[in-house]
Amino acid sequence: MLSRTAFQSKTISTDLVLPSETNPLNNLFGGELLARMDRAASISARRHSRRIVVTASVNHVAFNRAVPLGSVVMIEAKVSRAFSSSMEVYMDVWIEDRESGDRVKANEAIYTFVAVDETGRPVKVPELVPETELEIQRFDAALRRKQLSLVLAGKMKPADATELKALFE
Ligand SMILES: CC(=O)SCCNC(=O)CCNC(=O)[C@H](O)C(C)(C)COP(=O)(O)OP(=O)(O)OC[C@H]1O[C@@H](n2cnc3c(N)ncnc32)[C@H](O)[C@@H]1OP(=O)(O)O
Repeated sequence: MLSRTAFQSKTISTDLVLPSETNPLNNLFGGELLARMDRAASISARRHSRRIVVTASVNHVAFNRAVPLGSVVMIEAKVSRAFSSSMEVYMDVWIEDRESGDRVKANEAIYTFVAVDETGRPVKVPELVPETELEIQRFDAALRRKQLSLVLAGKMKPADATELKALFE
């Protein structure tokens, strides 16, 4: 089956933080960022698979830095690994300084999407070929994260999570 690089799925969403999207501290509301990341990541998964995609899991989100009102927020999403029908999408979130134009890393997130047909049944996706050192690191760790996500969702027995067990051996 066809393969695609991570770069081919690269999706950058750039948007402002408006007053209606903030919490009482005038920082971006967490749920708003989750929704923006879901949109960027779903486009990335769609670019990789060229299929309908659905969010299967939000695997990890780290709200390391508050995003103030008026900020320009950039979300960079790329597929980090493709399995049979599922794709892990890794996102880096940056805030852009108005005066200097410098970017500061605010958050990271990892979502899983599944490619489906018109009836919602999972379908196969192309392989993902990582190219850069960071893409290779993320690719290598993705199977471990998939197993952890499946164990937490009650879809895999801990005893079958070979990659997780290997961490402790
Ligand atoms: C863009 C949007 O926001 S869409 C709206 C939100 N999302 C939805 O409505 C999705 C609702 N859920 C579903 O439709 C189904 O549960 C699906 C399509 C995600 C999975 O369907 P299932 O019947 O469980 O299929 P199945 O067990 O074959 O799993 C399909 C793939 O999903 C993976 N998967 C399922 N659940 C998870 C999970 N919690 N974490 C990671 N991977 C998962 C499986 O490992 C499998 O991957 P693989 O084919 O690459 O090995």
